[in-house]
Amino acid sequence: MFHPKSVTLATVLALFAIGALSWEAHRDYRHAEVQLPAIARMEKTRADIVHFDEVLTMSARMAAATGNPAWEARYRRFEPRLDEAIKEAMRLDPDGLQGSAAAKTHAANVALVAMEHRAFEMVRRGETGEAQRLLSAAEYEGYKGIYAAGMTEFNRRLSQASGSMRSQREANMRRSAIATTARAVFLILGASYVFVLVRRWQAFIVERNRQLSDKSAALTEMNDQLDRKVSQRTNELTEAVRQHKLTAEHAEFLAYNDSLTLLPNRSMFSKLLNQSVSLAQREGKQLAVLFVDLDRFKNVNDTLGHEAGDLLLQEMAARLKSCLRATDCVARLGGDEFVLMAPSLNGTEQLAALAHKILGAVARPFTLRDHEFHVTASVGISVYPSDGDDERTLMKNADIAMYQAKEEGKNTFAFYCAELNTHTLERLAFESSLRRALEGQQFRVHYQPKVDCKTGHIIGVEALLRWKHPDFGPVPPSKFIPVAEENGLIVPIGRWVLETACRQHVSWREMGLPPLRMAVNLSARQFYHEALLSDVRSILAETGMAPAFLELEITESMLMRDAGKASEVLRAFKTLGIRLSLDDFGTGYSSLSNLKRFPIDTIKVDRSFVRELPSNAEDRAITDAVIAMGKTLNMTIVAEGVETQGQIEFLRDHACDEFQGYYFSKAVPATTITDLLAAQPRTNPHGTLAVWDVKSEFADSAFAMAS
Ligand SMILES: Nc1nc2c(ncn2[C@@H]2O[C@H](COP(=O)(O)O[C@H]3[C@@H](O)[C@H](n4cnc5c(=O)[nH]c(N)nc54)O[C@@H]3COP(=O)(O)O)[C@@H](O)[C@H]2O)c(=O)[nH]1
Repeated sequence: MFHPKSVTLATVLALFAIGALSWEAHRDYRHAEVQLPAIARMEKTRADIVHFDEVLTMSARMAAATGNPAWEARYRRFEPRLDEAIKEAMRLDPDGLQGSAAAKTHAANVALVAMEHRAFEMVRRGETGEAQRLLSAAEYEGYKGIYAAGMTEFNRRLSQASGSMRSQREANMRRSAIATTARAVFLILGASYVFVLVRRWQAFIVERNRQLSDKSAALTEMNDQLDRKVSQRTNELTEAVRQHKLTAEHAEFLAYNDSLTLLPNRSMFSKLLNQSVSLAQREGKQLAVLFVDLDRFKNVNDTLGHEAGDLLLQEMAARLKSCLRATDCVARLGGDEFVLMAPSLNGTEQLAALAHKILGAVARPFTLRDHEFHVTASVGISVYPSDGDDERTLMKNADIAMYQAKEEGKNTFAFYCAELNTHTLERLAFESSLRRALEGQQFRVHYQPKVDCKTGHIIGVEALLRWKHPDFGPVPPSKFIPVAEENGLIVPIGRWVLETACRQHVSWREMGLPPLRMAVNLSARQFYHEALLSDVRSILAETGMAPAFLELEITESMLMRDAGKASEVLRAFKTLGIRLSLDDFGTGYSSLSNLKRFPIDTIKVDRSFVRELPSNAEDRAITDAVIAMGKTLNMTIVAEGVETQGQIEFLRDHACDEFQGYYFSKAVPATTITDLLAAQPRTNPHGTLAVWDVKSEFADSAFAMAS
């Protein structure tokens, strides 16, 4: 309601007023205190005068009456006291003794004293009667009366003075009481105010301290945080510097060493070989280079995984090192290729002995995950100066010799000889152009239609890879697929085919064309590759291809290589909703029991059985049996390599489901399939062979295009 400052001001003013009042009243009280003895003295003086006067009068009269000198002595004792009392009274009221009344009183008193003195002399002379008469004479009484009247007046004045002084004192005392109360109020109020002030000051100090302590805590926390950040950052920087150093050291190490085996790498080996060639040149000595390639290492990698492959390589590196002398050197060039340099060996025999030692070391059993493996190597040897006088030539010729060793059946070694060169170089050139084909976009996928036996409609296609070499033109798959399979390139190539086929299928669907089954071939290497499933999954996800339209074609021989693993992979595909087709059926270990073991949807009768239909009785029987077997297991039967009307009729009569072959079309580019699908009647109510009806028109053109 009131502003705190107003309250404070009012309180201070009130305290000031009360203090002033209290101070004033206190002065009155002090004054009254001073008055009190004066009043007391006045009253005592009054009493003394009366009393001493009576004592003197009585002593004089008694002396006169008795003649006893004791009374005179008593008189003499009290006489000065009366004088003293009268002087005191005059001091207390000097005015009262001025004037004629005072003079008369004084004179009367002097006369009385004189008469009394005379009376004493008389007594001493024994004239007591004379003395009595003197003291009862009229003169004596007259003076007594004057003196008494004067004294009465004097008493009245003193009494008046003391009375007024007393009432003044009482007033002072009352004011003093007020002062005491005021002082009490002042003290209480003042104390309360001071208490309130002190409490407020305390609260202020506490609040200030709290804020300061909060600020201090916040500052401490900030300081701590800063300390922590600084220390963390310092650690990070120290770690970064350490890591940087390590990385730099590691990078330097990796620049010249192989990270897996820690052996020198290709560039380090080149340097060392260069130096050794120069030395051999100066000293007129020989120098051998041994190229070592593990046989079928890629199979280990693909079937057991890269981890196992890495362990194998590390073990092989250690074994190769153990074959060397102190002056020799071994390096890993990459993959499963190692190279050794032996400057200290002379002659073919010593080199052959080293090659044998290497082959023996590599061939020792290798145990991995409780399984024993046997790996072999092929070794190619070139010798300075006969097979080359520089590092590059020696390396190239050792490589060629190594290919020769492989050609000779692997697990062996071969010395370089110039005649080898042409053949091996061709093979190397072919391999390297195959490696470049994928990057160089030299591959295409063509599609061969599969036709429904009853309607003649195209109900599916098989994706077939085509390679057009920039210099040599089209290369048949039968030539490059086995090489790609051998060197492992089939894995990335096969992935590309699958992705291309899936994209094409989605594109046809987006054009509104009828859905086809898209068959894609898998090679053995691909099938057992650890990344196959994840590759298929991601390709389906990336392209948006519906798995139900994808059919993966595999061969019986592939399945029989590792039936357990194969069954696992096939079931995983089935879980994804992908169809599975068994290619080249009848050429391998075809049996009903095998067929039942695997979740196969389609079997393809190999074209070798179709070729001589219907004339060849054996092919007729086989084809009949294969179709019957497939039907028993509710599988779709596709006949491959259908080229003649006779084959069609035989197959249709034996309840084959689909045809694939040149009779209808070779594998053609996607655009041709687009045209064929667009021209194809959507329905065929009569169940006639619609495609044959138009066969001559489109099949010829398709054939022409494919050719
Ligand atoms: N792993 C992969 N293998 C593939 C891929 N692309 C092809 N191949 C395999 O290469 C082999 C040769 O194939 P290709 O030269 O394409 O021959 C196919 C057809 O053109 C041929 N064919 C079809 N109809 C007839 C016919 O009426 N007569 C006749 N003489 N030949 C015909 O058959 C091959 C298809 O055979 P198949 O795969 O067994 O169905 C071949 O083994 C291909 O599999 C690929 O991308 N990956």
